[in-house]
Amino acid sequence: MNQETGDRPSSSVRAAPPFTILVVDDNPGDTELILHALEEADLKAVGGELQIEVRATAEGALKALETQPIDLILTDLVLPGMDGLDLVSRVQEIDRNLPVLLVTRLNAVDQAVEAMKRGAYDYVIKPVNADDLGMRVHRAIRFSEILRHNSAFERRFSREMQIGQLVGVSAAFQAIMNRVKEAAQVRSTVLIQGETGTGKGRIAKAIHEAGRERDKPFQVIDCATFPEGMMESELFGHVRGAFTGAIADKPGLIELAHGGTVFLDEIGELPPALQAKLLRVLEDNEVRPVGGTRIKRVDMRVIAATNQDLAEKVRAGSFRKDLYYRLAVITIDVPPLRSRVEDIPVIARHLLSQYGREMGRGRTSFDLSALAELASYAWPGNVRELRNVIERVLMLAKGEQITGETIRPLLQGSVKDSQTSSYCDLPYGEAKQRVVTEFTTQYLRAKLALSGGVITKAAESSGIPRQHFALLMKRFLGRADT
Ligand SMILES: Nc1ncnc2c1ncn2[C@@H]1O[C@H](COP(=O)(O)OP(=O)(O)OP(=O)(O)O)[C@@H](O)[C@H]1O
Repeated sequence: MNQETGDRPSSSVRAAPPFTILVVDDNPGDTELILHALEEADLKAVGGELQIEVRATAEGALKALETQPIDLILTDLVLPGMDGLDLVSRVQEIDRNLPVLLVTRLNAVDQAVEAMKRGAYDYVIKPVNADDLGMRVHRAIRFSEILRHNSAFERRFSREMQIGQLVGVSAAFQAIMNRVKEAAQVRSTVLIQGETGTGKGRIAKAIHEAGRERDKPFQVIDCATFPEGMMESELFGHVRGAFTGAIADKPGLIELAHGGTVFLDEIGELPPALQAKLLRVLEDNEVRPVGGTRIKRVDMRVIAATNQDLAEKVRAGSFRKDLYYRLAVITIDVPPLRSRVEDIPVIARHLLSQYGREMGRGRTSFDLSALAELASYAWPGNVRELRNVIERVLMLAKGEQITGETIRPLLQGSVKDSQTSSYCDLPYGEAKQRVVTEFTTQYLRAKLALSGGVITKAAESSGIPRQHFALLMKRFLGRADT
């Protein structure tokens, strides 16, 4: 018996457990009766070996759920600490396909019915009868199989998509995924364009990982961070004595990527002299280390990314036209998060579960107000900013449910500053117009995001006709009805 919680160690009825029933009861006499009834009941049809875990408290049961697979819960209603009713509600939040059966006395059937309203599957009357228990357990298992099958089916047909570490649901994200798959099939150069924090680096990695050269190196070169003097030697390598401090031959990052991928981040920052040298490398597949005479052959795919308008830089004469065309064989444009709002809840949930697990808070979730708050914000820093907010929220939030109120102060800074300064100088009519525009923009964003981008659903939940919603979208979000 576990002294702290009163929990008992697991009692294995048969070995090799593909099917586990968790019994939650703090009364040793009642527990014995249930275990006996389970042994007596003919449960062979559950599909193999049966294991029974026993916990004396609801809290102990929830812990067990975190650490091992459980297929069915059989719980008493009255427990020390959290009771059986609350356990049902918690289990529903964690896995609504996990069947819970209440064990109750005849005079507490009302409560068992209340538990069924909360999602419990069935109840068993004490003293437990083996045949009755066996029949109800069978029925619950069958039902849970149907539910699981159904949700696997739903998942397959849901619009949510994932590639590598990237998730999304919008048509724009679908288009990006298609481009990633196309680019992964070939070794052509790829140019990824988008605002900072939209996921360009992750997209580059996803292309590499989906390609045949996934086991070869993926070298990242950030063109914005190397001092100009060092950039050439970092890219192409140097020979001993090429400059002060060059005490030995050193291969460049391009050479180190041999066979794999070179990811040139912030390519718009590459100085003109190096643009010419990079072009030569791309055309001849050769590098000449700084100070060297020997040429080395390289075989790599180049993916470049920029948050600048490279075509505009070409027009302005600060980026070489020939290099631009050499890089832009396949182009991927990543729209900012504010123009694909339906991705916000999907990415937010994904990051919350990822960071939550890392911080031992895997059960934390957003309520509807939190998702609406996230979706109505404009995210100037895109997914990177969203990631930072979620990390901070996890540190601040006390309970397991994150509400809009917890999130709002983390977003307010930029919104509030711009509002106060901009309204004061305006005449009443213009100020009102601005508020209406801001409100409508945020409202439409939230509604679209919460409906997964399905306009009919968003319009319905807003109480306006679909056509009207589409018109507002066009006017305030600049988005066409897709
Ligand atoms: N669709 C997505 N799903 C999940 N996470 C995402 C998604 N898009 C971006 N991220 C996350 O956002 C963060 C920023 O992404 P990344 O560094 O790739 O952006 P970037 O566009 O390359 O930024 P920069 O222009 O500043 O280099 C990363 O933590 C990344 O994992």
